[in-house]
Amino acid sequence: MSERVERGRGRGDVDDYEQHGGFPVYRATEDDGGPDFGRLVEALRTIQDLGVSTAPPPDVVRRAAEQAEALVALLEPHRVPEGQQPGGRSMGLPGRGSLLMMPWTVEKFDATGVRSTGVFRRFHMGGNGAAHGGTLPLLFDDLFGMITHAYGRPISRTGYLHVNYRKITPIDTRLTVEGQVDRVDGRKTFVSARLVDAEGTLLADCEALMVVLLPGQP
Ligand SMILES: CCCCCCCCCCCC(=O)SCCNC(=O)CCNC(=O)[C@H](O)C(C)(C)COP(=O)(O)OP(=O)(O)OC[C@H]1O[C@@H](n2cnc3c(N)ncnc32)[C@H](O)[C@@H]1OP(=O)(O)O
Repeated sequence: MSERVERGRGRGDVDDYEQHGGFPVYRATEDDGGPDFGRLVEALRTIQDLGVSTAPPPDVVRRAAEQAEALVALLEPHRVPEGQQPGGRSMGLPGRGSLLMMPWTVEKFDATGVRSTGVFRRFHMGGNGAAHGGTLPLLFDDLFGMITHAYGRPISRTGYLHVNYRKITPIDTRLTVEGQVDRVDGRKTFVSARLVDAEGTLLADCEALMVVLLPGQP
């Protein structure tokens, strides 16, 4: 998958596909962070897990802080403007190599819908082994961005997003989320999705309105 997805282009009433409001033009890439970028992102995610699941003695905390500060100093001189960093644009990596997005793997991406699988990790936990309730809207919102993109709609922003929490969503358990465009009405794209476990049990479902941006709209 690279650059804009061709499938479904021009669907709905909005014909000017190249008009993406005031959004910068992003170019997705497979691996422009180089061969070790995926390793770095995975190690950083594991550090996030360990940061919320360990209770080290003070001398280990001090050494960990020193090593974390050394890593910050290593990376700090390499900041770039939005759209130039491999994080979030590396389509070949879980969560596109973003530390914010769920580190899930896209299995299906076309005009009929998008499906993704993965686990909520320890750092996504809310309490008692369940994913934090705020992480589900993030999962769905990012999926809806991909769904509207795969459908061929210009970049849109979420007008509303409604989550129904049907059952506890466990961490460290492989889950699947899948959704599609249900209806298009001018600038409005109505989308919905479902989160299920390996047995197909419905954990949560979601519906949302994505609104195509007007020229120059942020
Ligand atoms: C390769 C990887 C790709 C990956 C691609 C990833 C892409 C990034 C996707 C990120 C998605 C996000 O998280 S975006 C971040 C979260 N969302 C936001 O921050 C949006 C903040 N809100 C806004 O900017 C604005 O409210 C907009 C753009 C949503 C709409 O404002 P507007 O442009 O003035 O338009 P407006 O006239 O109000 O609305 C247009 C139509 O939508 C309806 N409408 C608007 N909001 C609502 C609402 N909450 N509930 C019902 N209906 C609504 C209006 O009634 C109207 O219908 P009618 O009268 O025409 O019938």
